[in-house]
Amino acid sequence: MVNQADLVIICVSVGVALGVLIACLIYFGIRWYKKRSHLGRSANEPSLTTLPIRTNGLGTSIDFSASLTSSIATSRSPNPQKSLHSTWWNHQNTDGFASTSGILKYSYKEIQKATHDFTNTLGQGSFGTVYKATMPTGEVVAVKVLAPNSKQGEKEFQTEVLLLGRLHHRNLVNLLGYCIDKGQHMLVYQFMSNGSLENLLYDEEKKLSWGERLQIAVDISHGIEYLHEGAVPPVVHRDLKSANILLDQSMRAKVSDFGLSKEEIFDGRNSSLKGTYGYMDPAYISSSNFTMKSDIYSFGIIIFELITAIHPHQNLMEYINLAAMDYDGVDGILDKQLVGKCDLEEVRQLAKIAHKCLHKSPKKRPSIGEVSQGILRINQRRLMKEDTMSFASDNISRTVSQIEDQQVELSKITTMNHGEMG
Ligand SMILES: Nc1ncnc2c1ncn2[C@@H]1O[C@H](COP(=O)(O)OP(=O)(O)OP(=O)(O)O)[C@@H](O)[C@H]1O
Repeated sequence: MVNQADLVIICVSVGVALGVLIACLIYFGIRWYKKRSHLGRSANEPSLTTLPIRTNGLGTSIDFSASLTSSIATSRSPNPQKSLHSTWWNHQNTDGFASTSGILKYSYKEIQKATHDFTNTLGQGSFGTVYKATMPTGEVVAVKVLAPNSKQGEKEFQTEVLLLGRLHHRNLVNLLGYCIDKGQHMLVYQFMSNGSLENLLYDEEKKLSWGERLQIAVDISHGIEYLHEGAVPPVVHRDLKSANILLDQSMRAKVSDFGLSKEEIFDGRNSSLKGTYGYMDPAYISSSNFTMKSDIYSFGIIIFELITAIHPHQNLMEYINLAAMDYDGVDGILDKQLVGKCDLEEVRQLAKIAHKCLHKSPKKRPSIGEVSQGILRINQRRLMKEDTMSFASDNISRTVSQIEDQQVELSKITTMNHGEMG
């Protein structure tokens, strides 16, 4: 016979055993769930082929495995309506990875219509002709059509689409879309209504103020900084020049033409040089080794173009060397348009930074981060000075108008007194 005490013990033991069993089940259940969800997450986490890109400080990761061909394949929808504006962003490829470049794919017909049958030409580059286009949404864009006879066209096109798809910054001319149709390859970019820095600097009718030039230098430095220090892996431009700096409607500068593999230049000694004479790093010419510091050299030349408005093809380097002899040597080569309209101390400080960029030894040139900090400081001091001056002039004009008001009041009183007395 089981007595009551034993029954209690048995019940308690069974209860404890059940409790332990349930606890174990819950514990292993949670572990199993966590493991499963971790595995699921790992499958969606960036793989080795995924390149994380830092965009304006916001971390985002881009699936580099979405190659040009696979992306095009995934953007082909069975629904023709959909495929007209299929984006890499919205589509999932067969492996279940969402591509994040957000570039639109256009048909030949769409581009043909938007460019009014390729009639509105903006210019001609080594890559092909650039047309102005208006999209059905009303957005104005620039369409670069790959020249069919270009030797490196296909390669440049593929390089640029792949590269630009993952590079976005407010100081880069962003790629909005592309077209591979009817044997044509085209790139659709943001439209830059104020054209190139080269045109602005060397067109007699256009005038760039010192403030605008400083801001342009800041903008360019930020664009390069993103390429060199923000993009992963880093991007070396290889052809920085004033023709590749474009300006939007608010005169903000953006770097263009990065990622293009240019035609090689033959200079009699070296048959594998890429870039543009006048901007090309001499260390690169002698070693064929192009580094980020070669971009810094080209940027140094662009800064001197901003200061002097002398084109590198017009012996700019000789003027720079002459100016380097004295601290205030740059005063003598300052653009005529700026004489008396800018603070010479700011010009000298900017020239000092540019001189460092042109150092013979690439290693001794500053990094783009250092350059951009330096230019930013000059610009900030200028803006602060401008603010103080406009505050002071506001105060002066307020005081003057107060005095004027008081004079009017006084004269009224005087007239009234005269009237009363008369
Ligand atoms: N996004 C754009 N918005 C407005 N105009 C543009 C745009 N892109 C290019 N252009 C204009 O089209 C012309 C050709 O540009 P492109 O970039 O093809 O060649 P480039 O930079 O002048 O020369 P190269 O290709 O030899 O470096 C330039 O005059 C430029 O001002």
